[in-house]
Amino acid sequence: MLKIIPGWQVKLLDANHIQTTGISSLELMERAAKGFVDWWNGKGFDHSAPVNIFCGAGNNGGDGFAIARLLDTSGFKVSVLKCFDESAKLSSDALVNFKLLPDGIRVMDWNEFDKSKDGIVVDAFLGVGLTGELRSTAKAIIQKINSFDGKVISVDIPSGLPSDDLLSGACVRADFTVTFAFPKLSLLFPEHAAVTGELILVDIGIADTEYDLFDSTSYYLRKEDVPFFHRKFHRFSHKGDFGKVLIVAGSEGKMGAAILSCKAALRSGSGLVTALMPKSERQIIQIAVPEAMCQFELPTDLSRFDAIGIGPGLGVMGKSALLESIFHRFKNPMVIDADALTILSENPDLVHLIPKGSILTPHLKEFDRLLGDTSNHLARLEKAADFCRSLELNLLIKGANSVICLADGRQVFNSSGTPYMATGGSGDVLTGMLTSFLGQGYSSANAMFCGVYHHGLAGEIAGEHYLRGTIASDLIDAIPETFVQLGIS
Ligand SMILES: NC(=O)C1=CN([C@@H]2O[C@H](COP(=O)(O)OP(=O)(O)OC[C@H]3O[C@@H](n4cnc5c(N)ncnc54)[C@H](OP(=O)(O)O)[C@@H]3O)[C@@H](O)[C@H]2O)[C@H](O)CC1
Ligand SMILES: [K+]
Repeated sequence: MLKIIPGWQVKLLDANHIQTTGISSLELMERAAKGFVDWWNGKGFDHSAPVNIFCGAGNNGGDGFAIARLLDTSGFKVSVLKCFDESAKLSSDALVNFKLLPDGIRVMDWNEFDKSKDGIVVDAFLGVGLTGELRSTAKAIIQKINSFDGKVISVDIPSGLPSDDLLSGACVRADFTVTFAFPKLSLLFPEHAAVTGELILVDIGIADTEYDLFDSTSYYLRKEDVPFFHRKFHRFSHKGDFGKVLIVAGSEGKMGAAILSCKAALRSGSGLVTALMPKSERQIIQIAVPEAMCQFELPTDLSRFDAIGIGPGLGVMGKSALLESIFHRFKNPMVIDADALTILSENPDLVHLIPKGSILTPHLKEFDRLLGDTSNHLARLEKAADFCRSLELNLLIKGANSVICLADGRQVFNSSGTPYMATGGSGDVLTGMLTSFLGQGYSSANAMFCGVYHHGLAGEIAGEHYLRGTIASDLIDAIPETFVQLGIS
């Protein structure tokens, strides 16, 4: 997993990389620019669209000059808009790249930009070197960029956004942010989604181990990380090895939630799935998921189950005693979601009975109901860290870039997923997947890494076909393909 370090430490990360590998800082800037242009070329932007690149005087601007040169070579009609005056001192690498601009590129002052023209704007004005409050000219430049109706692509970070803090002033509103080496923490906050746009991470050749020098509890979970968290099964493995799970879900009118969880658990590899549900509803589930067994009373001995998932469609009224009995009878980590979370917020004493290592999966509203109102994501993450450490529990804060908050203090931001997943039942699918991995003998942390990443990837696969018509059942159908794409047998 990739460590997320504060923006001000990027300089130290670079210096260390330069010292250990012997490459120059200019080469590192060139790699960043090449990575940006590779992504650009993959997008297939129209060559006739003029490209206007706003460049600051620091290394973010330096990236912009190098990008301008490379896009010019690729045949784009590029203009550079200088966001500094004649007296400004450019960073040494920015100066080199400024001087390397080919003659064909028109260089203008930022206020000469004609916002009514078509094309694409590239924002290479301010990067992680922003300090303190924006100066007035910077605000005017940002306003100018934001007055443009076309596509805006930010280099490393939207100009004006602090790398590790909440936005308080003006900021470029990007459609895409192409960030280098690691995602800056603030790019992952839900309140910044509107300024970050789609997030793209470009590898500039800094190895994960080079982050070991830095203390941080924040991480980013990428596709290449996930296979390492999977268990390996051998050819003599039998259904018992793949876990027996109990899904406690569903009530009259809400059996769909139970069906989605059970199916998702089966599709994620569970050997045996039992649903605990009201007897009156049995026909629905037995027809919809013939592979699942049904139970209508809570068994006294729960030790025959490897994992339990509770909550989807369960209902709240009169269910707190059921939750309490399960907490008393089951001593292994379990997954707690949806109505079970509501029951916990209404009966806070029950929280102390939850088996250690369990996984709670609130979305933002459920989080606030359970842990108290939070005004922003930073405050939420801090609250989550205290909760997880003190109770030895794990929390998944669901949303874009869901955060896996572990009892050991790590907070891991997921990279898979698509906005098309914001559809009823998506969380029920996730509960089934997490319960399945727990039941297959994964540690709580590994079950979360795999469950959350596969769930997002299933959303991406389904979303490619169905776009905004994606429904939760499509995610389940896509689960097998996630194993194929990750090379998990
Ligand atoms: N490893 C990597 O990720 C690499 C990233 N690269 C790029 O480098 C930038 C960081 O570059 P840096 O030179 O450190 O800083 P910036 O360019 O982001 O910002 C410096 C300029 O910003 C001006 N500034 C600072 N604060 C303010 C403010 N409050 N209001 C207005 N202007 C401000 C500052 O002006 P000064 O007058 O204060 O000097 C500078 O002009 C990173 O984001 C990446 O894009 C490398 O290219 C490769 C490695
Ligand atoms: K920028």
